[in-house]
Amino acid sequence: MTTRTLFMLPGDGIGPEAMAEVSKLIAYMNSNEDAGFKTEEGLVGGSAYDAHGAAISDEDMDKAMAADAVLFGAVGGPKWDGVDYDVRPEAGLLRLRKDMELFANLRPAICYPALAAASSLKQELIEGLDILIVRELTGGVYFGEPKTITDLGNGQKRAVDSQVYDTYEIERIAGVAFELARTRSNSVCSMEKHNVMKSGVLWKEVVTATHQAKYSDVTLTHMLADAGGMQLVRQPKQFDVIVTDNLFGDMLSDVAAMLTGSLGMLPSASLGAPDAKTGSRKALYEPVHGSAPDIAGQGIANPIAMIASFAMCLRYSFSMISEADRLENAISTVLDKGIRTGDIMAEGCKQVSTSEMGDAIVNAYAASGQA
Ligand SMILES: NC(=O)C1=CN([C@@H]2O[C@H](COP(=O)(O)OP(=O)(O)OC[C@H]3O[C@@H](n4cnc5c(N)ncnc54)[C@H](O)[C@@H]3O)[C@@H](O)[C@H]2O)C=CC1
Ligand SMILES: CC(C)CC(=O)C(=O)O
Ligand SMILES: [Mg+2]
Repeated sequence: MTTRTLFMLPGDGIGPEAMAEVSKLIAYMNSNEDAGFKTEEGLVGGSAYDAHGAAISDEDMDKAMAADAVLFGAVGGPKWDGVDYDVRPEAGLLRLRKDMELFANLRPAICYPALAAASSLKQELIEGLDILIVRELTGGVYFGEPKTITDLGNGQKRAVDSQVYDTYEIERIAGVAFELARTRSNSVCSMEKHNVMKSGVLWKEVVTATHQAKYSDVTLTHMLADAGGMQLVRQPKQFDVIVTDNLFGDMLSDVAAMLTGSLGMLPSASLGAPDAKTGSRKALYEPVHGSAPDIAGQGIANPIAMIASFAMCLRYSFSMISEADRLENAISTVLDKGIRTGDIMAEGCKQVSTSEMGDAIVNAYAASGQA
């Protein structure tokens, strides 16, 4: 039997609550489908800081590097607001992304038919929505140096964050976006701000050159990122694949999440480059949402973003395509039955807890295997 190693980092707030629902699926697949998942759990974020004063330990970092895939919940919360910047909970996630070289973050925003009325936009604008945001994840202003706060000595301080991109970083993320577009509707919109940022000038230049050199069969358009945000809520279905930098991708994907009804619906996959010999790639799967301190500990969080992230793991790390399809269909089936967590609740539906939503999805997944 194949052994598939999964390193699980539930993190803080609603992270562990959502991850518990993925554990149920893993247990089901191991017992009933010989999936062979071998799991190990580690600490990240505030929980790691509390245990050993760092947002992730070197030991857990090594385990993440060695695993076939990492499943990540969420980090952060007001409890750690006062800790040093370098060891704040979010630093654990940034270290994982950087050290594992997870440069490509895929954030699909799909409107499930049953949720068309849950969006803050008019139903006709989002019905059938299926867009993919490809966010550059290891460069840009989250990592660029210098990154400082300096005391100017006159009662003023100066904060500096640096947006830095090299040609190769833009080339490789553009390549990922064009390749994925070929498997979808064959269209890429690149977003930056070349009107005010040098990094935007280079971004546009390199994306255009990559397109001309290798992907001229794909339709390429460019949009300033602020206008892109406006177009995402004006007419989201105009987009197929959006490729953008780390900061704009972070913001635009939260916007896209609300198109689908809730931040609790949006999964993501963070991928490294395929190994030249084996073709395997480092990967981490995480929901787009954070630790949601406002609802943590109440058993009401929506686990779908985390479960759908696991579906992406089945697809991208283990080529378990039929299982991934079945899991995504199971989510759809449960929503069609009117089962809802509070964030996506609608009239005539049944409101359930995090755990009940997880159970319903496991049951729908199991039923699809017996059909
Ligand atoms: N990947 C990660 O670990 C991320 C961590 N964060 C951290 O999370 C903490 C909270 O940040 P916020 O800005 O409040 O963003 P957030 O994404 O945690 O929450 C924003 C809003 O969405 C709701 N929400 C999020 N996920 C939900 C779910 N699964 N089900 C139902 N409702 C959900 C929350 O209740 C809240 O009202 C901060 O410390 C932040 O740095 C933020 C984003 C990503
Ligand atoms: C480091 C993260 C907390 C930044 C973020 O919001 C995200 O990646 O979605
Ligand atoms: Mg974010």
